[in-house]
Amino acid sequence: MEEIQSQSDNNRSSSSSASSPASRVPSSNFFYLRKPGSLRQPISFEDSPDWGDTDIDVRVDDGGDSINAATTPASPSLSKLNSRSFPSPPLPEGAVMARKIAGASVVWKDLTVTIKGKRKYSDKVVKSSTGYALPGTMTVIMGPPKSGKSTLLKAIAGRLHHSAKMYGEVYVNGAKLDMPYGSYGFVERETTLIGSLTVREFLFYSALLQLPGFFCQKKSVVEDAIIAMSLSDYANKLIGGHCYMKGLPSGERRRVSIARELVMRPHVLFIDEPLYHLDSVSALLMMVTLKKLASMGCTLLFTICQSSTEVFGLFDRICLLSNGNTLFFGETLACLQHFSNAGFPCPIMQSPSDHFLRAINTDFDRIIAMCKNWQDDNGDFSSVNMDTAVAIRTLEATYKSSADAAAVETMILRLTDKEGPRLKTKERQAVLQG
Ligand SMILES: Nc1ncnc2c1ncn2[C@@H]1O[C@H](COP(=O)(O)OP(=O)(O)OP(=O)(O)O)[C@@H](O)[C@H]1O
Repeated sequence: MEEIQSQSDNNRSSSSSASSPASRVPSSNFFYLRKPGSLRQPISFEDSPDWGDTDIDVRVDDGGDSINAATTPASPSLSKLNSRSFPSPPLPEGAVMARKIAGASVVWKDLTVTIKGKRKYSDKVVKSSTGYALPGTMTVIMGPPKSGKSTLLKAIAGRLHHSAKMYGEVYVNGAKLDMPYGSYGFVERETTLIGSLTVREFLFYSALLQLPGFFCQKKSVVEDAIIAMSLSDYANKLIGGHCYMKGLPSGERRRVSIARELVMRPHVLFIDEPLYHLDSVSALLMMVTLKKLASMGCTLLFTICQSSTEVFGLFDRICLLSNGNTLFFGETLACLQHFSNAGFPCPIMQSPSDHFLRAINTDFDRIIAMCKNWQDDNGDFSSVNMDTAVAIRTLEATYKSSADAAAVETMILRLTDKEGPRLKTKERQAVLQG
């Protein structure tokens, strides 16, 4: 543990500048005025800074599309062992080899979920949802409370409660298989951390419990996770948080729970409400950190109830749910256009996320009814002059017949057309190593 400590000190001095507020904000213009499609370029995984020791084969199709990526074992010894057992096929001409974190493409098609109540299965909690998440991007499932966001996320990750029934298909790298152990991470909305350990100790013990492999590898995955989650300044601080000890601030606690999943070096990371209970500054820092993680190649899929304009500008794609129905799936900027096309343009000076939720959250009808008498004198709450139920129906119908929906279908056909490299379980590596 002393070794870990000294390494952490070195690390702290070398990375403290990296986590200073000025350097936390990317220099590029990332707000939502970004050009549509600007993040659609194929992902090359070539310029990832922090995951240099993650061994990845990234294979580029003849068409130049590098959506599917596969892992190779994480140590030279394993590499040799595996190359003996499973000789890798020769790479096609023009293929790119890089040693970076590899995301995986995730597709969900016609996903419907019902949940069993006391006697029978309930109405559908998620209704025929279709969408996808690509490596190197952040895809957000957004909607009002109880719209089915968490249920959809769990269904895609294969983590539904046994009382739930799922219909439809989920593909990972084009294959209809469950994601193997260690290939993905799932961060619950509320996680339990061990308050009597420091952040570094907690992550180290998590790595010991979860990962096969040698000690030195585990140290490096812990340090990588600390850097990836911008936790260098907190690495040697106690997590705390019980009645006798003041704990880390909630933003840092949330980042520790994400870092715990990162020690597995997942290809896909699912997070239920990463901004849960965070103030606006912590929320922005969290999202910038996640954006950096995505830019290394990881596929990020998470739920969010609401976001500020700056945070909204960081998302790549949005799946908008209302009462289990998908009202839109596509790029964030296209979502604004979709609302405009359906007759609900976003007013100037209003956050897009507020506008979307205002239009589709039926609870607003009650507020407007409550305030009917004095609303005229106190301004208008409503940017959507229509009954919310009608707005939802209009948005749904507009989406179903839109070019966006057709583009999603086409993309899904492409992503499921042929199988990409299979993700490997971390357990199997342990067996091979032993
Ligand atoms: N295990 C369960 N048992 C019974 N009902 C459930 C279960 N899980 C979800 N539901 C119901 O499914 C609906 C959608 O819940 P879900 O948690 O997916 O929504 P959400 O959009 O994530 O909401 P919130 O943001 O408020 O958590 C809710 O009406 C909820 O009561």
